[in-house]
Amino acid sequence: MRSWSVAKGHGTENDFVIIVDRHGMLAPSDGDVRFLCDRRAGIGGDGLLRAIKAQHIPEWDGDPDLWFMDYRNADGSISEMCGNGVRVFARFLNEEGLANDPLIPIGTRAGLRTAHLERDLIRVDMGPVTLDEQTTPIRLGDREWAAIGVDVGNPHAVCEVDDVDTLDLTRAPGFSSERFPRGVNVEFVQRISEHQVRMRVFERGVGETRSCGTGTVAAAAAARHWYGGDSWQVDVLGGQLQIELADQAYLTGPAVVVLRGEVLLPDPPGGDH
Ligand SMILES: N[C@@H](CCC[C@H](N)C(=O)O)C(=O)O
Repeated sequence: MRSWSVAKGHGTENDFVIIVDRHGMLAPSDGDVRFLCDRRAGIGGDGLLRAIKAQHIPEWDGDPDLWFMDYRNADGSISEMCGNGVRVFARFLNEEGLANDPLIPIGTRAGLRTAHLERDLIRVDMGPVTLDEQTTPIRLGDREWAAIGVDVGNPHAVCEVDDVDTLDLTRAPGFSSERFPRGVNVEFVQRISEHQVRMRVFERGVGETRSCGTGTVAAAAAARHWYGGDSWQVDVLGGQLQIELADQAYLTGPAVVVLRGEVLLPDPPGGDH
């Protein structure tokens, strides 16, 4: 058995297990991630946030002293970026005394992100957003939409729908693997007032989640394309997020840490322990 210090937090009920691995010694396997994120056998979460010093990430070419958010989906797969995760990560670093300034620069596989702590809310510079107007089919059962592809550092396909409540997201939406060879997060967006939409999401590597920060940015970019407007409130199952689209995207929302403790990880199969 291995004993690791862990925390758990969430941002609009998109929840994460958090570990600190300053020197990159823990190297969680896909099985470790699946165990930690398992809601029955483990702790439970939509993903794992590993806090590691950026100098231990070979592909990082920025400031080596930054904290790097090594993000893994609940199935163990890597993602470039997580918008709710990065706020929870910033909250955790601040509460642990690992970052003391209200402006926290964070390395991610999508590039540098800066979290601004504003009391209960955290605002994050989400970097550039690229929208591909060439539509792509998304299928769910016998329904099909012409979705817009949006890159927020990670890939998204955004569908415009009449009523998000009618969707059955217990199964994965079908998408073009040619267009999205690394998989895709799929957002379903319903406009409810001039600058407000509702959104449900099926996340790559997880399934339906109660919120997706990068997904809300993708939804806002699609809403600007369809209806005009740079500022959007996106209502998700787990709360509300505010998006501003300017030179880059800004995501504002809550983030809380709800648990700190120790977890006993099962030994990996077949090795010397
Ligand atoms: N929930 C996240 C996104 C997490 C990664 C995503 N599932 C992917 O594989 O790209 C968010 O808040 O952005």
